[in-house]
Amino acid sequence: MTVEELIALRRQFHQIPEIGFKETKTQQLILDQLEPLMKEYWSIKLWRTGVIVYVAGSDPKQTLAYRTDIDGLPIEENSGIEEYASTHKGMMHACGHDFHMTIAIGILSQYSAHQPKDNLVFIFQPAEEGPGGAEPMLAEGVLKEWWPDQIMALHIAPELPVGTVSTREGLLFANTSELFIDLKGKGGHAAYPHTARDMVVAASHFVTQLQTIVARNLNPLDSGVVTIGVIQGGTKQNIIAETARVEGTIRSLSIESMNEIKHRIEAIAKGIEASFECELTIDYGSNYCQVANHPKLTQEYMDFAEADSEVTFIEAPAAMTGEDFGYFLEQIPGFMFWLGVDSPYGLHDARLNPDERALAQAVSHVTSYLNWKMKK
Ligand SMILES: CC(=O)N[C@@H](CCC[C@H](N)C(=O)O)C(=O)O
Repeated sequence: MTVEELIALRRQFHQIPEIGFKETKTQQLILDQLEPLMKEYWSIKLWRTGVIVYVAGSDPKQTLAYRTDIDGLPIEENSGIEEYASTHKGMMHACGHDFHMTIAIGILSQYSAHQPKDNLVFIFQPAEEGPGGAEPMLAEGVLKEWWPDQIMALHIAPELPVGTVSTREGLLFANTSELFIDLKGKGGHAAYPHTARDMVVAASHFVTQLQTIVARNLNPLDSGVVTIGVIQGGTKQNIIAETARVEGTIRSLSIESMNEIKHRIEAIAKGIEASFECELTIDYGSNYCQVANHPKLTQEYMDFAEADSEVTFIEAPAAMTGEDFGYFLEQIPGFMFWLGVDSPYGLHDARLNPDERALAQAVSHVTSYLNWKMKK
């Protein structure tokens, strides 16, 4: 595919963001793109809203996989780009999955023109932002007949310049858990607080107390995050709220600290129940295991990237982002790397505007890596 075709395709994906397991138009667009590339050595399988492409090698000794996520986020786009902004109100590709998919199709187009020596598997995975597609996909045995020996994935990095790739051995992304808490008290007239149990006040104390967990309970040499992204409660300014809801996410560098954070959240919730005479119900939603890069394969990739004159390699620090690609890495050796896309606005920001020059650069870099792996 030419640079112009890659950019046009990314813009098409960008216009139709869909949230987890609702990616029906996205799935159709992927299939429409694959159709003219199809060869007799290709097979395609659907799984829910995902797509898996198997490219049989001419003289296979191994099976190499590349995974891309396909879902968007519930964010109202504010990028200021009129030409190809999201046409789905309240939804946006604000985490680069439009880039990830386009790059996957760009790489596949290379193996439509030439049959690879080894087998390749391309996984277009739904619901990365939640509730998680990787874990059920693996549990349902979707990859069983095409089981890879190695897997890779990339993620756009707005803070890195185009032409930069970055990763590290071992832990790249954190363990994550969603957090949903419902508070139930007693509503009433604003003028009679003594007759009610105010859940706006209870939720405010709860959110404030959560801030002590990382500061006071985790070992300072360890690290964690408790972020509350949503707080809702009440119906009118002069009515005491009977219920409230708090939504957030927890991040940790180990399972032990994840358990410790959850234990502290539960203890604080009990304290709020006692002090505000209310009920708190905790739901941890979906949990993702850490993204742990395979030491030997990552080192091999980093050596390759350092020698590739088309990119600049930078060693990455571990990040508190989460990714259900970690579930693939639990079962298949491999790695994830960051791809520089140079945007002043970060991931999950309504103004995210990645530099499209990164598309062709990534297609070329990953294809060179796969070809190099197949020659070894
Ligand atoms: C790369 C990235 O931004 N990933 C998301 C993953 C979401 C995990 C889960 N739904 C949660 O909110 O805990 C991230 O927020 O890091």
